Amino acid sequence: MSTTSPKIFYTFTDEAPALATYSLLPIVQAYTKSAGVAVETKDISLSGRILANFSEFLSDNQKISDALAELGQLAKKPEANIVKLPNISASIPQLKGAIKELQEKGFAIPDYPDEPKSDKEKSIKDTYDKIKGSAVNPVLREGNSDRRAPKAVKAYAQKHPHKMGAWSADSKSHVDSMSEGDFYSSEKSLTMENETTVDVVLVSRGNETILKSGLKLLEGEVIDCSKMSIKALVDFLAQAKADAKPKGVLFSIHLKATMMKVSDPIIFGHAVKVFFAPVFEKHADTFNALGVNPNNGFGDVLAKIQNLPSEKRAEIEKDIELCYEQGPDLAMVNSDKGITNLHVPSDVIIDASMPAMIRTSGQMWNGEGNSQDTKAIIPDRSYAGVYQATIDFCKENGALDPATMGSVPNVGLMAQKAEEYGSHDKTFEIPASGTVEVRDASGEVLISHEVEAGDIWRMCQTKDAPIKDWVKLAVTRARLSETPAVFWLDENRAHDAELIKKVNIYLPEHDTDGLEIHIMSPIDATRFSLERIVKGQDTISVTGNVLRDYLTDLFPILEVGTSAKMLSIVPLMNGGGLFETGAGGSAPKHVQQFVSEGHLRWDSLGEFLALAVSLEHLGRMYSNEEAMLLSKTLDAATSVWLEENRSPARVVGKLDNRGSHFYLAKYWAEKLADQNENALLKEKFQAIANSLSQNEEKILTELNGAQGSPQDIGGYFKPEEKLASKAMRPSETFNEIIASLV
Ligand SMILES: NC(=O)C1=CN([C@@H]2O[C@H](COP(=O)(O)OP(=O)(O)OC[C@H]3O[C@@H](n4cnc5c(N)ncnc54)[C@H](OP(=O)(O)O)[C@@H]3O)[C@@H](O)[C@H]2O)C=CC1
Ligand SMILES: O=C(O)CCC(=O)C(=O)O
Ligand SMILES: [Mg+2]
Repeated sequence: MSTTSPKIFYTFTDEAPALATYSLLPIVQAYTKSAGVAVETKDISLSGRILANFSEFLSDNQKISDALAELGQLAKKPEANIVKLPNISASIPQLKGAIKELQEKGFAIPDYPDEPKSDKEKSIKDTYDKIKGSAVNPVLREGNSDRRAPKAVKAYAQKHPHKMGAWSADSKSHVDSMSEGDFYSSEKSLTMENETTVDVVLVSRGNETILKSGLKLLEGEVIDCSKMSIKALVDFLAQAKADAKPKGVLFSIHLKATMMKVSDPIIFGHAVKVFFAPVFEKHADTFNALGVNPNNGFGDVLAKIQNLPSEKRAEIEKDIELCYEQGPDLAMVNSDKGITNLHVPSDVIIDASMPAMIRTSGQMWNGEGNSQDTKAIIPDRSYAGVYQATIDFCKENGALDPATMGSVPNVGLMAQKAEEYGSHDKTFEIPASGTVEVRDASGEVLISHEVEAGDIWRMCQTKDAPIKDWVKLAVTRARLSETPAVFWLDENRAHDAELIKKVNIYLPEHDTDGLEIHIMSPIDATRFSLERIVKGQDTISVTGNVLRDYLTDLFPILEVGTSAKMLSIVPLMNGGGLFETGAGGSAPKHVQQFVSEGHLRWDSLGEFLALAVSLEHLGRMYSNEEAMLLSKTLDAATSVWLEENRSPARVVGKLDNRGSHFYLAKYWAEKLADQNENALLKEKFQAIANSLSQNEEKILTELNGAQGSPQDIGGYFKPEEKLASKAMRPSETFNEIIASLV
């Protein structure tokens, strides 16, 4: 039993989950207080992280502490108990949007220097670059991941299946990937025999440039290095564009520019340049003078040409129009507003976008607002085959049926910045042709690649202890759920081949008697899992970090309609618990809807599930019976909530996020009133349950009555607490009942 006081840290993040927090957290805090459990917020929002990192630019009353760093430290301690909501992993346009809003609010933080000129600007850019992209998750994820649909969620989805677009064999939708020159074809990997320190050096025409120096590697650590040939990429993109037009399919690029924050924006930028090639060629000088950066999306071009004299602007706009006319149709993010797939690198993120496409018969939206077959461009082949295999399966067998299909839970390797999460500071856009060498302390070259100017070279690292822990977690999950487990590892990929060696060493350290455990390539594993899924059978996917990300959106979206309904546990390697809410992101579209019509369709089911496991973890750790009881009753309440279909509706005028929280509070109070383990809590919550029940109609009228008109929350990246709280807690009756608990 721990001696520290029981506390749950609840992260305050961004966009829809942050809005939902204004409504849900006061309820949660009031309920848990009864059990002596404090729930404290930690601001890890994009705006919070910016302010924490630029303290020296702020007045004393504007300064805030670095909550992410604090939580990162905590995650390494046994007492860690963190409920983590999705946060923005910011692309440059998102980062700049947040900076602008904060500046307008009177925070004198610096602009993002696109092309830093002085040392001071370089240091500002470095700090911002640490805030951008996946800057939160790798810090908190000091453990591997266990994501699955809880039984109640799966049962509900089978009883009330969501809509699934039909598939036919003549669908023209497909995945298009490079056939050479990608990361997949160039990967080299090694396991360190001893602890060592390496440098990454570019040797070019006799000159040496240190790209990274003094990188410490542990014994048993796996490194992998690969490059993307830009020449091959550009040829491929041009070919894909030429192929899409006669096939009549949408041109759509699917990347992870947020998580792969160095490599993927560059790849995205090439796609922008290839699609709008005539414009970039003809107006190269103007774009240079304007400082256009295609890596930030075509939106950057459109924004920057606004500053041109009207005649020049009109000429460029005409050339852009011509590109649209002559090129293939582009997949749209918002056809009403003319926002295309190429506008912003973070609008289409592969983990969410590919499953959404597969759920919709392989189609995406075109410029007319109609759905159309799509060429999904995923340049690198490392994982693209998983989507093609799924599409092939749907073409052969028709759409999957959520009413009968099985499940694919995931055990994912991600602890201690494993794999791609550790690549950010070791990914480079190569400035000159030559050789990139990884040299150990003795100067021996461990890995080398021939490169050309513009190529992307990257190195990932994976420590041994997380791999061991991952194998153990896979066996534990297979045993507990009596489900076959498949390691999705491709023996033909250098990195995976190293991992297979380790899996073969670590698996025998566990009791695997009677368990069905396989190692298969991602494509074979997809097929294997899908063949089982249609028979209603479950198969655990045991994967690396990227597939963890992809599969925990893919299967949940197909199985239960959204990854928001996933239980997402990270057993921290030092004994603590990180409980993530759902497996999706922060749903920017939901905020737009809330601000324009006062309806928030964010589903907080992920938060309910995470909170229940967090309370259970705390209860066990501190032998706190009340916390255990709160956990048990919250789970029971969540089941009723699902059964009674209290998820937020998608459309204005019907139950939204706030109303859905009312029902959770009601059912939770009823379950606490029903139990006989703790008389004090029983009595306390009997009164609450009665008040909530008697006032149900009044509260719902107050909550739903607040819908239908635009909402002012005083900001996007940093809403004003008072306004946001007022908007998210519009029922005085409900607020008073909750306040009576505190
Ligand atoms: N763990 C994390 O912190 C993660 C963060 N992100 C970040 O989130 C942002 C948005 O990413 P994006 O790729 O658009 O993915 P999102 O998961 O935010 O959104 C995709 C769609 O999924 C549905 N959805 C997701 N969560 C919920 C929920 N709780 N309730 C109801 N519907 C939900 C919504 O569909 P509909 O609109 O049809 O209702 C939404 O538009 C980015 O900044 C990204 O970096 C992304 C993934 C994970
Ligand atoms: O870390 C990120 O940026 C995204 C994480 C994500 O999408 C996930 O964990 O599913
Ligand atoms: Mg994801």
